[in-house]
Order: sequence, then structure tokens, then C-alpha cells
Amino acid sequence: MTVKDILAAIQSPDSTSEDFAALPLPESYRAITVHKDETEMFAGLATRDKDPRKSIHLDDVPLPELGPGEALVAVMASSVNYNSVWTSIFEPLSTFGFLERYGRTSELAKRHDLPYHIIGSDLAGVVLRTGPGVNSWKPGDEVVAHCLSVELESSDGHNDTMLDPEQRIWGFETNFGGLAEIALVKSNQLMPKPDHLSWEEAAAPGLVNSTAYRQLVSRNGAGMKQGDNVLIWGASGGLGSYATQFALAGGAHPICVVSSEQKAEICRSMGAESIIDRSAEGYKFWKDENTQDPTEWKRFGKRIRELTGGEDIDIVFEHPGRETFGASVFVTRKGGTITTCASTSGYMHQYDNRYLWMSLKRIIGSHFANYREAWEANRLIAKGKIHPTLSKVYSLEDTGQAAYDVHRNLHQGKVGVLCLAPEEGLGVRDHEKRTKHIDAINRFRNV
Ligand SMILES: C/C=C/C(=O)SCCNC(=O)CCNC(=O)[C@H](O)C(C)(C)COP(=O)(O)OP(=O)(O)OC[C@H]1O[C@@H](n2cnc3c(N)ncnc32)[C@H](O)[C@@H]1OP(=O)(O)O
Ligand SMILES: NC(=O)C1=CN([C@@H]2O[C@H](COP(=O)(O)OP(=O)(O)OC[C@H]3O[C@@H](n4cnc5c(N)ncnc54)[C@H](OP(=O)(O)O)[C@@H]3O)[C@@H](O)[C@H]2O)C=CC1
Repeated sequence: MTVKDILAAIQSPDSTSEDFAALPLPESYRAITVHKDETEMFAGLATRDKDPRKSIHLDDVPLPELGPGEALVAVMASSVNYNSVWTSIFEPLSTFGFLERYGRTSELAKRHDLPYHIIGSDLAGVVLRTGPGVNSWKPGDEVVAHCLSVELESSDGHNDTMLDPEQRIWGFETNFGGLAEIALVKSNQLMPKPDHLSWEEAAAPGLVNSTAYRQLVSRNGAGMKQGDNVLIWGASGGLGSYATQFALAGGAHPICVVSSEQKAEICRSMGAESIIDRSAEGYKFWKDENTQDPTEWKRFGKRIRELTGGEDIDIVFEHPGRETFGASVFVTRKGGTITTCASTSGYMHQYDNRYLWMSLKRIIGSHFANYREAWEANRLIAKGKIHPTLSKVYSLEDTGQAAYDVHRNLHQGKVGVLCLAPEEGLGVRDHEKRTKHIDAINRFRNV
């Protein structure tokens, strides 16, 4: 039995759940990995010069044992997230430390502590097997998977599963991720695949869409409301392309920051009107490595006021981190919110705290999403209210190049990867719904 037989079953219109359940599973499969013995390979290099094409491998790996509450999924497509870039450049930490720590927690978790890390935190595919105790999903179900892995043995996670002490990001802090032909997930990561999308389109939004939903819309994040002025950094990027859509769909006013006219045009095509091209306008928030320039914060704030008719920002959607955080805190209105989920340009932030406390602003830390938030975000995709922002699709063999593109900010929106799917465009079930939304679905393609 090989993965080819699995693909044949997926492509056959007559396959039943029983057929999938009866399919023998292969002993091994192809997966994108990084290697534990290479964690020092970029030592001494600047972040920018660490090349994912050198550290990312395509290996044949053994199929992991299936445990209680888990599912093995045949992965048709996946996508590149920035967390896979972090893994591939071994920053800020090697992810093997996460796997070792997880491995110490239980006999079953030991499976994850391996000399290779199968990465990837998105997938669209078909359930092959479910473990004991799984009743909601069965072999043959067409699914996407969100990336929250929790144990929920402690009381801490039972109001909001992101607060579970054993909360991990699948394919980053756990093994057996989605950039592979088969993935191992917990069954409470599974959600229905939106039926009007192809495999690669369905695999693209998951991680960033759920994160943007919690960070911006959910009461656990900024709780955005109609009319809010929302400053969105990287508004055509992975997170930003969903934040922009949430702002527009929710009656807010996105102020989109991008770094080129091409990206500005993408934001306009989504319906945004207020756009700041940070390259063209040349903001320099730092005079040197240690000193910020408040006159530049003011110039930026003045530009925002021009776009809002004199208003300041209600919510900042932050993720660039060190480079922008001082400006983000400054331009927020009295009582407004800065919500942050990352620090791409550096995690040691510096801002003028007087502007925070005197103006009663709040900084909210946000990380991925709980199952319910991920479900609600996926539901909006399934209903055609929010659309995938897939720009380019790579083969599994070329994942290193795909990660390189994201690392060097050469991409738009999301970058997809075909795993078992032999070509793009497969897996669409509801053609009528697709036709209705086809322009929006293709908005980011090949720009
Ligand atoms: C969905 C997609 C998401 C993304 O893309 S996010 C972007 C990518 N992710 C990242 O860049 C994050 C990567 N992760 C990290 O950098 C690290 O993961 C953290 C810095 C978040 C945490 O590091 P850790 O090593 O887990 O924690 P510690 O706090 O540095 O060290 C743990 C030791 O510190 C002790 N400790 C913790 N809190 C306290 C306290 N309040 N007072 C005293 N000690 C404390 C612990 O007990 C333990 O100790 P003992 O080492 O001896 O076991
Ligand atoms: N905590 C969580 O749950 C999550 C965290 N993340 C993290 O968020 C970050 C962004 O992820 P994602 O959106 O997918 O990545 P992308 O690279 O797809 O998009 C980020 C965008 O931010 C902009 N940007 C990058 N650097 C700077 C800078 N120095 N100043 C201003 N803008 C900048 C760029 O847009 P432009 O050049 O047009 O301005 C870029 O396209 C990553 O660090 C990632 O690890 C992501 C998802 C979930």
C-alpha cells in the first residue's frame, strides 16, 4: 500500500467511508522536515541571511502510531506560515526544544520527540483513521485542521482553551505537521472543508484567518465594532489580508499599511480605501538601533488623521513588533487598543509609556485562537463572507523556496503547497457557490 492508493480513493467519486476505513495505511510517507543535527547550521548569520532552502528537507518518514482522540489525515494541500519560517531558521529557538518538552509529558507524547520535525500548521484533506474516543469524525470526511493542540487535563483551559498550560501549536510545537502527505492531529482540530474551495484554497486561510479573528473580532482580542478605525500592518500579508477582510465585513474602517503600490492595489481590490505605503512615504521610526524618532510617529499619525477625517486609531492590529510598536502605541486614540500576536522585526519592544497610561490605552496579547474561534472563522470562509488570499502554489518538493519567499517578504497573501493533490483546482464540491465568489477567491492569484 502506498499513498498513491489513498489518492486514488480520494479521487474516486464512489469511495465511501467504509472504503477509506478499509484502506491499508502505508508504513511511510513523504514529509517536510528540519533536522535536529542541523540546528546550528546558521550560527553567526544575520536573520535575513538564514536560508530555509538549506534547512528544509523532503524525507520519507514512518507513519506515527494513532492515539486516543486523534486522527490521521491524508493531506491534499497545506500552506506556508511564518512559524515554519521560524522553525527553518531555528529562531528565536530551535523547535526541537518544544518537542523534547512535549515528549516528557506522557508516554504517548514521546512520539513527538524525534531527531526530525515534520512542520506545517495548516491542512486540507481527508480523514483516514480515527483513534479511540473519536465520534464526531470518520474516515472519508473532507476536512481542514486548525493548529491548536491542547490536553485540557487542567482546569485552566476550560474557559478558553488557549489558556491550557499544555497548549501547543501543531506542526510548530508538536511533530507530524501538515506539510506532508499524511498528518497526525487531535480530532478537536478538525473542521469541515469549505465545499466551494479547492484543496489548496481551503488549506490557505486556517492559521492566519483564525488568528486574525481572535485578535481583531473576538472578545478575547480587540472586540472590533462598526465604525472602528483599525490600523492594519502588512495589510496584504498572511494575517493582514484576513484582518482587512474582517474590518471591511464588520463595518469598520481599515487603514492598511503596505510596502508597495502593488500591495496597495490588492488592498483596494478588497475594498479598502485608506492605504499607507510605508515605503513610498518613507517612515523611519528608528534613528538608530536604540533610538526612536517621535517626530516620525507624529508624521505617521498626521497621515492617519488625513485618512480618517481627523480621528485616531481605535485598534492597532500589530505583528511587526520592535520596528513599529512605538508608533502603534502613539497613534492609538485615548482608550484605544493595541493588539499584538507577534514580533517579526524583534521582540524587545520599546514605546513611550506616558502615551499608554495617560491616554488609558490597552495592549492585548493574542495568540492563535480557541476551537470555537477557529470554527467561527472557518464558518465565515465556508459561507463566502471571507475569502482565501492564496497567491501562489508550490509543490511539496519546493517548500523550501516557498518558505524562502515568505521569509524575504517576496510573497502576497498566502503561499500554498500541494501535498497529495497532483494539481491545483481539485476538490471543489459546490460549483454554484464558487461561481458566485470566484473573483474574490482569485483576487490574490498571480499578482
Ligand atoms: C499560530 C502561529 C503562531 C506564531 O507564528 S507565533 C511566532 C513564533 N513563535 C515564537 O517566536 C515563540 C517561540 N517561543 C519562545 O520564544 C518561548 O517558548 C517563550 C519565550 C515564549 C517561552 O520560553 P520558555 O522557555 O518556555 O519559558 P521561560 O520562561 O523562558 O523559561 C521557563 C523557565 O522559567 C520559569 N518561569 C516561568 N515563569 C516564571 C515566573 N513567573 N517566575 C519564575 N520563574 C518562572 C519556568 O518555571 C521554567 O523554569 P525551568 O527552566 O527551571 O523549568
Ligand atoms: N501568535 C500567533 O498566533 C500568530 C503569529 N504570527 C506571526 O505574525 C507574523 C506575521 O505573520 P504573517 O502575517 O503570516 O506574515 P507575512 O509575512 O505573510 O505578512 C506580514 C507582513 O507584515 C509586513 N511587515 C513585515 N515586516 C515589517 C516591518 N518591519 N514593518 C512593517 N511591516 C512589516 C509586511 O507587509 P508590507 O511589506 O506590505 O508592509 C509583511 O507582508 C509572523 O511573525 C508570524 O510568526 C502569525 C500567525 C499567528
